[in-house]
This record gives sequence, structure tokens and C-alpha cells, in this order.
Amino acid sequence: MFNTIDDLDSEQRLLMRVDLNAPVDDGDVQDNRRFARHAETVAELTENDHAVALMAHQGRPGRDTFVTLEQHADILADHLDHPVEYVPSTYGEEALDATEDLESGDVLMLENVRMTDEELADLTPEEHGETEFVQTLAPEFDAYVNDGYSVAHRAHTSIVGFPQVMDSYAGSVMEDEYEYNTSIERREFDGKVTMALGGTKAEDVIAAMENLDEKVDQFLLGGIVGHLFLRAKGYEIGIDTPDGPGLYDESWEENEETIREVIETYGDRISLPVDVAREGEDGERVTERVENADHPDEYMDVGEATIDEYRPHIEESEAVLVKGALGVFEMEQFSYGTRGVLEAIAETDCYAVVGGGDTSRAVEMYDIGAEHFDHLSIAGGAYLRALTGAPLPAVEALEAAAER
Ligand SMILES: Nc1ncnc2c1ncn2[C@@H]1O[C@H](COP(=O)(O)OP(=O)(O)O)[C@@H](O)[C@H]1O
Ligand SMILES: O=C(OP(=O)(O)O)[C@H](O)COP(=O)(O)O
Repeated sequence: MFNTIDDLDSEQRLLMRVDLNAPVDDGDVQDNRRFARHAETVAELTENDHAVALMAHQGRPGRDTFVTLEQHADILADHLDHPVEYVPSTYGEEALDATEDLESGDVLMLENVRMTDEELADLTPEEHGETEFVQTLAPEFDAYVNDGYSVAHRAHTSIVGFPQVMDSYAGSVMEDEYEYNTSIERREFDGKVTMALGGTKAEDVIAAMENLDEKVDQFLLGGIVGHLFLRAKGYEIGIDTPDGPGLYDESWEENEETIREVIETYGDRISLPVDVAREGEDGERVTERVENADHPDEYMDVGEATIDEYRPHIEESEAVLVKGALGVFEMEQFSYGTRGVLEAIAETDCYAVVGGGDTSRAVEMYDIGAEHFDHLSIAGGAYLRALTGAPLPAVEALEAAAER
């Protein structure tokens, strides 16, 4: 087991990893439930007179969501009702100057850790611990805290490197999410178990499908993942065009073989959209049957007939697990699929868990009522991993640090 922040000595200088990875719309970072949840942990620490320097990431290099953390500091400050100083450096001179000035109760946001050379390097945890990033920052602090459960499935420097060389503790979000999500894996269900899978991260979803075959009776697919499965079935969907958003071909190349294997192995247990929706010339929602679809990279939601097929599966299930949105629910006219699934769950008394930093937000946005769900996880990929029983590198690193 790992140590938690309840085990900390008083007035410590803490280096803390959080996950504030959020959607970015035209350069504007969108608030999500991760900010509110981590703000609770930070507040608990500052109220106990600790000083906190935060490490977090945003996006992936090369994507348009890969931006600095300046806006994240402001959004977090609003949640905390307490200043959060942003420094445009992760472990350079400016960062070190700002850390030296940290006093009890202060909160500092270091720059996006994925802007360093080391964070995403292919290294063992021990090698991550020897990087300049770790060796420079670690001596400035008394202890390391990891609260970023939703990024616990990545073996990156800020996650597995620091616990190699520092006293390390889990924050409250890490502890709660870890305990809840791990407990789902151990749960036995007598009745049907259905899983609705969508969103953009095809590889995480497909890996989970391969490992959850004994636990899940029916998979309901939507989002980008659904489109890639439709492409595998020969429909004109999930294929990039020269001027389109470029969401598909790279994922397709990486996952085609596995998608075909998954279809081959679990064919009837996978429900695919029968209709999809896109934006028409006047901005209106246009729904097309998949066999008539001819706008390969423009579909932003599943259609009404799809939800009519998915709803009975939910109604007859003892448990429904959701990961990823079935459409671009942030736009009301493409929220039909995501809302349809969440509302169907809310109307039944099944055991229900919704995962995904973005997807769990839809419950709040459309007033579906958090009370209808047993757990709303702010994690996506990490939650899926936990359901399959796979270890999480962040948790392993915290446990190893506790044993030292
Ligand atoms: N058809 C689609 N086209 C583009 N984006 C989509 C589509 N369907 C779903 N999405 C997007 O997927 C995002 C959620 O995906 P993902 O990040 O994988 O899930 P989560 O954050 O819930 O773990 C949503 O923000 C939604 O806009
Ligand atoms: O948002 C995240 O994952 P999620 O969308 O699976 O919840 C995490 O911040 C991990 O980000 P990454 O998938 O770019 O490593």
C-alpha cells in the first residue's frame, strides 16, 4: 500500500503531480471536473500550512491542445479562491527562483511537464529518476505527492521518476479513485454487464475491450472509436479527407489489426452505430444511415436509431460502465448519443459508473443528476485499466516508495 497525505509531517514543501488535462477550444482551456477535484486536495494541503508546487501536463506535443498551463493556473485559482502563481518554466532558472520563494500556504504552477525533453522519454522508472528534471527539482522539496489518478497509467518522469528519490504520498483524489475503480474489478455481477465506449482515444478503448471479454456481455460503441469499427466493416466513415480534422488515419494504422481481431472474436457482442449525424450546410443536424454515409470525417454523433438500439441493452443490464462520449456532446446538437446513454442509465436502477474527464462532465452539463450514478470518475484510460485489473505505473511507484 502507499502512504497518503494524512501521513505527512507539518509545514512541508511539496512537489505535487495533478492531472488538469482538459479540452481546448480555439486556444481556450475548458474547465472540467479535474480542476474542482484537485482543488479540494490542494486546499486541504494549504490549510495545513504546506507549500505546494504543481506539475501537470496539457495535450500531447504536435496537437493543438498542447498549450502552456497559464490558463490552468487561473482556472484552478478560481476553484480555490486563492492565488496560483504560474511560472513559464518546469525546472529552469525561473522555476527554481519561484520555488525558492515559496512560503507556507503558497501554490505555484510549473510549466507543462510535456514541454521538457525527459517527460515522455522511453526510460525505465529508475532511469526517469536519474533525469535532470528529477535531479534538479527533487532537492528543492521535502516530499512528492501524486494526486493525478487519471494519468496514473502513464510511466512518465513526473509520475514514476520523482518517487524513485523522494518521500512520496498519494493525494485524496488518487486515493479515492484508486480504491473505487479497483473495487469494480473485484465485483461480481449476476446479470448482464454492458459497456458504452466512445471518445477519441481508440487505443485505450480497444485494449480494454480485449481484456474485458469475460466481464462484459455487450459493448455499445460510439465516438471516434465507433467510426473506426464502422470503417473496418467497410462503411465510408472514419477516414480522413485532405481538409478534414485529421482524426482517423493515424489511429486506423495503429489499431486496424486489433480492431479486426476484436470484431472477429466478439462479433455479436459489439453493437455499432446504425446511423450517424453531421452538420448540414446551414449548420443543422443531419442524420444518415451508415450505409448511406458519404462524409467520411464529418460525423459528430450517433443518430436516433442507434440510441433506440442501445437503450434496451441498458434497460436489461445489471451494470453499465461508460467510458468516452458517443459524440461531441459539448455542442448541444451533437449531444444526443451521449445524453441518450446517460439518460437511459439514469432511468434504470443498474449499477452505473461513468469514466472520462470529459465524459463525466456531460452528466453535469445536461443536468442528468450525479445521484443516478454510483461513481463518476475523472479518469478515462486509468479507469479502463483498473477495470481490467492491469497495474498502474503511478500506483506501483508510490507503493515502491512506501516500502523503501
Ligand atoms: N464523433 C466525434 N468527433 C470528434 N470528437 C468526438 C466525437 N465523439 C466524441 N468526441 C469527443 O470525445 C471527447 C471525449 O473523449 P476522450 O477524451 O476519449 O474521453 P474522456 O475524456 O471522457 O476520457 C469529447 O470531448 C468529445 O467531444
Ligand atoms: O486525459 C487523460 O486521459 P483520459 O482522456 O483517458 O482520461 C490523461 O490526462 C492522460 O493523457 P494522455 O492520454 O495524453 O496521456
